[in-house]
Parts: sequence; C-alpha cells; structure tokens
Amino acid sequence: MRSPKDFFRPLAVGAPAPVREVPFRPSRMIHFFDPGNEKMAAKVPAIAPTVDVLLGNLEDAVAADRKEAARAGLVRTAKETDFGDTQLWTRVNSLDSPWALDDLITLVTEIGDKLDVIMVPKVEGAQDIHYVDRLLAQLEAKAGVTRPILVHAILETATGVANVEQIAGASPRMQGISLGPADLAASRRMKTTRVGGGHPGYLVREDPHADEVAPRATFQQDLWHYTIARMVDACAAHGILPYYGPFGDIKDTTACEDQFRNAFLLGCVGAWSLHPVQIDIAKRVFSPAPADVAWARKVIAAMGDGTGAVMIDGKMQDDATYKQCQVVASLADALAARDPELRDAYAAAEKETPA
Ligand SMILES: CC(C)(COP(=O)(O)OP(=O)(O)OC[C@H]1O[C@@H](n2cnc3c(N)ncnc32)[C@H](O)[C@@H]1OP(=O)(O)O)[C@@H](O)C(=O)NCCC(=O)NCCSC(=O)C[C@H](O)C(=O)O
Ligand SMILES: [Mg+2]
Repeated sequence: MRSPKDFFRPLAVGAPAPVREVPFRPSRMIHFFDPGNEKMAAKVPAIAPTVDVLLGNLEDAVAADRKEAARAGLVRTAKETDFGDTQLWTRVNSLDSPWALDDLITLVTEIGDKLDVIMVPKVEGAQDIHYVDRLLAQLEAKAGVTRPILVHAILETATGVANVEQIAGASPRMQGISLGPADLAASRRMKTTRVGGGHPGYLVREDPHADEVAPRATFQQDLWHYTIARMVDACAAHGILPYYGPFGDIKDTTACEDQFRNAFLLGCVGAWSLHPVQIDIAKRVFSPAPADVAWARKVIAAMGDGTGAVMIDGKMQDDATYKQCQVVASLADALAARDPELRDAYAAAEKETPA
C-alpha cells in the first residue's frame, strides 16, 4: 500500500497531479455505444446532448474480430465530435485480454485530452487499479495530458466483490464503481441467465393458511440487493460514486425502471443505458422527484442551523433528517444546473409547497 504522504503524488514525472476529490458531475445514464458500428456511431452527435455520459465500449458486446475497428472508431468519433459538457468515457478490454494494453496506449495518446473516465472491467482487487494507475500516469505524461483521466471499476467477479473496499480506495483516480450483474452471476455460478433484474424463482412464500387450501402469496426478492448495498457502502466510505450497471431486457422498460429505482434509493447515482429507450428511464429515475426536492428544501429552511428537533407536517425532523434532505437538495442543484427542464420543474414544485 502507498504511504498516505505519497497518495496524491503523480505516478510519473510530468503526469498531472491526482484529484483530491472526485468532482460530482451528473452521470444519471452512462450510454453505451459500439464505436465500430457505423450506424450507432453516426448517432453519437445527436445522442450526446441528451445524455450525461457517452461511453465508447470496446469490451464485451464487441466481437473479437472487431476490437481494432471499435478502438479506431472511438478515436475517430472523439476527434470529430463536440461533446459539449457531456462526458466521454470508454470501457477498455479486461486486463487479462490481448487488447487492454493497446486500448490504453492508443486512447490516451490519441484522445487523452477528451476522455474523462476509463471504465475497467472485471477488476479483482487493488492490484488491477494500481497497474492501470501507473500506466495512465506514464501515458498522460508522454501525451501531455494536463488533467488526470479518472478510473471506474466494474464489480463483476466474486473476488472483486470480496475486495470491493480496497478497490474503492486503491487510487485517487477512482471515480466510481458499477455493478456488472451478468459477469458477476457467471463468476458466482448463480443460476440466472438474465442481465440484471429479478428472477421469478428467487422468492419468499407466505405461511400456510389455517384452511390449508387458500393459495399462499409469494413475493419476488431482489437478487442484487446485497451486492449493490455493499458497493454503495464501499463507495461512500471512499468518496467515490456507485452505479447500477446494465439491464438487458430492453423491451421490459417497467422492470428496468424498477431496477434503476431500487439502485437510486439505495444510493447509486446512475445506471448504464444500452439502448436509446433506456436513456429517459435513467434520467427520470436518477433525478430526485420535484415533490421530494421541495420537501427537502422546506425542511432545510425550517431547520436553521440544522440542529435540534422540530415537527413539520406531523413528521419529526432533526440533525439526521436535515442531512438526508441536504443529500436530495444538493443532488437536485447539481442536476438542475445541467438540465433546464428539471430546474423549472423543481422551481414549480417549490412554489406549490406551502412553507
Ligand atoms: C441491444 C442492441 C443489440 C439492440 O440493437 P438493435 O437490435 O439494433 O435495436 P433496435 O432495432 O431497437 O434499435 C433501434 C435504433 O437504435 C439504434 N441503437 C440501438 N442501440 C443503440 C445504442 N446503444 N446507441 C445508439 N443507437 C442505438 C439502432 O442502431 C437502431 O437504429 P436505426 O436502425 O437507425 O433506427 C443494441 O442496443 C446494443 O448493441 N446495445 C449496446 C449493447 C452493449 O453495449 N452491451 C455491453 C454492455 S452490458 C455488459 O457488458 C454486461 C456487463 O458487463 C455485465 O457483466 O453485467
Ligand atoms: Mg461484464
């Protein structure tokens, strides 16, 4: 482990100084596209203003014989597109693949000044982050990149989950972590073939009724609750951001929204969108509802310095609820600064809320 004194030193001579805090930038949806798919890449300029993050995916879902074309396509798209204040991320190939090294070298050298975050799949422990950290510093120094490219890990192996705390704290470059439910299911030998979401077989059943005839209700349970909660805690403890990952049943927009909302309520700031239809779902879910924001602001206003206990509309408020309300209000402020429609919705709800 690095000495705390050295933690914020660049890992290569001439590399930019590491960040001391992860800047909070709206990232309600990380929109995946295959940069080697010309039809999809052509849509990027139109999609860019509608999403918080665009991610050029080089890993799974890009066939082995298309890896180089995807990498070249991402370089081309990044150079030709004005992303405005939409972030550009990439997901490189896994570190045990023959493509990861070339992905990192090419992308930092060619478009390092445009890349905000590099997502690293199948991270198993701090050693994977340390490898990428040093390599990025060397490449940034060589390419003259002036701000550090941040790193995002995907939690998608059982070993990664066991080491999630050390992954979250491995480097000041760590921006966040996403759950990768498909690879994680395979790694754990879970018996689901779905990409995220629930499973009808994972349930609890109510007790038998006295007559032993009436049907017993069942309640489907959340397969991902434990992992998301664990990931959220690790991220919060290290000041980085947690995300739900992909929801693979593109047609089931209702279940996608439910999965995203569970993650939002547990503390995640965003999710991946794999298809254009998932963009607005993520935008809706990961933006606090106007009524909740109005309530939060009302509590903050009523609580003065945030100490003591008061009753508002029959509900007890104290130092802790004041902090809960600050979480909601500060997220709303950050999102409203990027999203004028949301800003207007928040202002309207506040006007309608009696003091
Ligand atoms: C899932 C898809 C393969 C579906 O594509 P398609 O069959 O073409 O869908 P549609 O006909 O409904 O598409 C309508 C139009 O929209 C365009 N399109 C589709 N997806 C995107 C997109 N992501 N970005 C931009 N544009 C998109 C189509 O080209 C159609 O255009 P047009 O014909 O002109 O109308 C496809 O959506 C897709 O490939 N999505 C990305 C998949 C992906 O990235 N997967 C990897 C991430 S999930 C993962 O890796 C698992 C994870 O790591 C884990 O372990 O859990
Ligand atoms: Mg995966």
